[in-house]
Amino acid sequence: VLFAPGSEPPRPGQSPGPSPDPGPGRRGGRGELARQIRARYEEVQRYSRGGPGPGAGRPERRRLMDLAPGGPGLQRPRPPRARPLPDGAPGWPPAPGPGSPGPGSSGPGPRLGCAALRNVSGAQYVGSGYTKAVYRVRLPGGVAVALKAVDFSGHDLGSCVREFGARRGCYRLAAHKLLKEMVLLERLRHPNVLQLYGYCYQDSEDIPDTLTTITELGAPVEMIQLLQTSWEDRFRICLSLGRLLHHLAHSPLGSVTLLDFRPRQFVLVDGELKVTDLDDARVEETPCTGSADCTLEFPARNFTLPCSAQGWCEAMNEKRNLYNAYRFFFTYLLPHSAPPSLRPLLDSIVNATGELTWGVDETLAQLEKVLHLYRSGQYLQNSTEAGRAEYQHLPGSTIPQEDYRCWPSYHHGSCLLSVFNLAEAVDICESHAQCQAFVVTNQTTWTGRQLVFFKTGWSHVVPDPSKTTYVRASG
Ligand SMILES: Nc1ncnc2c1ncn2[C@@H]1O[C@H](COP(=O)(O)OP(=O)(O)OP(=O)(O)O)[C@@H](O)[C@H]1O
Repeated sequence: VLFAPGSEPPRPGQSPGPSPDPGPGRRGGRGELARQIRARYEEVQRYSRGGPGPGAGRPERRRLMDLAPGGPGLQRPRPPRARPLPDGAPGWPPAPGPGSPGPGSSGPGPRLGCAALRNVSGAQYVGSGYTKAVYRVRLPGGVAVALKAVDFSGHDLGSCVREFGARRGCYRLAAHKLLKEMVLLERLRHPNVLQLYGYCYQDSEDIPDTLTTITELGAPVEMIQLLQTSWEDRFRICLSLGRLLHHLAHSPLGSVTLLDFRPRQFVLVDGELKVTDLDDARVEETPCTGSADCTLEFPARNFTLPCSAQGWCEAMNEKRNLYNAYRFFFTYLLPHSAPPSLRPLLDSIVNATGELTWGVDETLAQLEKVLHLYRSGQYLQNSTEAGRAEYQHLPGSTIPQEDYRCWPSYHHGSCLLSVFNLAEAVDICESHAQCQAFVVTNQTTWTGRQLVFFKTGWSHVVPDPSKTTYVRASG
C-alpha cells in the first residue's frame, strides 16, 4: 500500500521511496524490458484506434478517446513527449492514436484532469492487486471518486525491478496496464462498465508523468455478504453480469474476454455490478486448425469448442466469460431462496451456463425473462383466499416497535421485505407464525416493489403520513 488508511497520502502517483537495488537475481536485459513495453504499447494502440481484432465481429466507427493527455477539457502539466527511448521502447506518455479526437471533438471522452486532483480530501486506501493501488478521495464538489495508480510497492513493479533493475522502465511497463484499462473503460462504455471520469499525468519524485486514472467509486464485491442479501438484490447482480457479458460479446472492439475473471475484478455501484479491472481483457479470438486447438480449461472441467472455417475457435471469448459467470456468480447467487415458481427457469439458466449449451444472447434473454416475470407479478402463484385472516387498514400510520427478525430482511433488526402487491404482503404475514400486522412504506426496490415491515403486534400505532398499517383482525 502507498499509505495507510487515515494517514496523509502522497500526491497520487507519487513514489513512496527510493528505488530498490537491482539485486543479484536480475535475469533479463534492458532489451527484453523494451520489448515487453513495446508489446504492451502496441496492444494499447490496437485497442485505442482499432476495430475488432482477428476473428472478431463487426467494424467500429466510433471515434476514440485521446490516448495522450491534453485532450478536450483536460489539463496537463506539459505537452506529450512520445519520442522513443534509445533502447527502442516507445516513449512515455504515449502519443495520440490516429483515431483520437482532436481538440474540439465532441465525443463523450473523460472530463476530469489534474486540476480536479489538486484539492481532494479524505483520501483513503481502498485496495490493491498485483499492479495497481486504488484510493478513495473526495473532490472539492463533494463527490467521492476512485483514483487508480501503479502500486509502487506492488508485486508487478517489484518483480520487474528485481529482474531488470530499471525503475523507470518498469514503471512504464506497469503503467501500460493502467493505460490499457483506461482505453478499454472508455471504449467499452456501458452501465455495467465502471465509468472513467478522467486522468492525470504528473511527476512523482523520481518518475516523470506518472498516470492516475479517476473513475466512479464502487464497493468491493464480498461474496459472503452477497449470500446474506435478498434474492432480488442477488438477481440484480446476475442480471448486471448477463448484460455486461452481452455487451462484451458484441462490443465495438469485437468479442472481449476477461482472462482474469474473479469477483475482485468487479465492484458494486448502487447495487449494480460493474467491471473495474480490465487490464487482463483480450479481444483476439484463438486461432485453430481443428477443434483440438479449442479447449477451454477450468479447474473443475474442460470444454472443446468448434474451430470455424475461418480458423478461429468459435465463440471462445464469450464462452469463457459465461462459464466464469456461472462458476463465480450464477451458481451461488441465482437459485437460493428465489420465488418457487421461478426456480425451474433459474435452474435451467444455471445448468445451461454450467454446461455451456447456451451462448451469451440466450442467457441474457432468459435472465430478462426472469426480470419480467418478477417485476410484473406473474411469478406469484395463485393462493386461495379461503382461510385467510381479515386485515384492517389504517392509512397514515405505522407501528414503531413490535419487530421480529426474518430472513433475508432488508433491515438487520426487523423483518423488512419487498412485495409485489397487498395480496403478497398478506400471504407473507400468514406464513410467518409471529406476524400480526404489517406496515407498507412508500419505499421501493430496484424492480419497483414496495418495502413492507412485518410486525408481531399492533399495541402501539402512531401517525405517519408516508405509511399504511394493516392489522390482522380475525383468522
Ligand atoms: N473504482 C473502484 N472502487 C472501489 N474499489 C475499487 C475500484 N477499482 C478497484 N477497486 C478495488 O481495488 C482492488 C485493486 O484494483 P485492480 O483490480 O484494478 O488492481 P490490479 O492490480 O489489477 O489487481 P489484480 O492483481 O487483481 O489484477 C480491486 O480488487 C478492487 O477491490
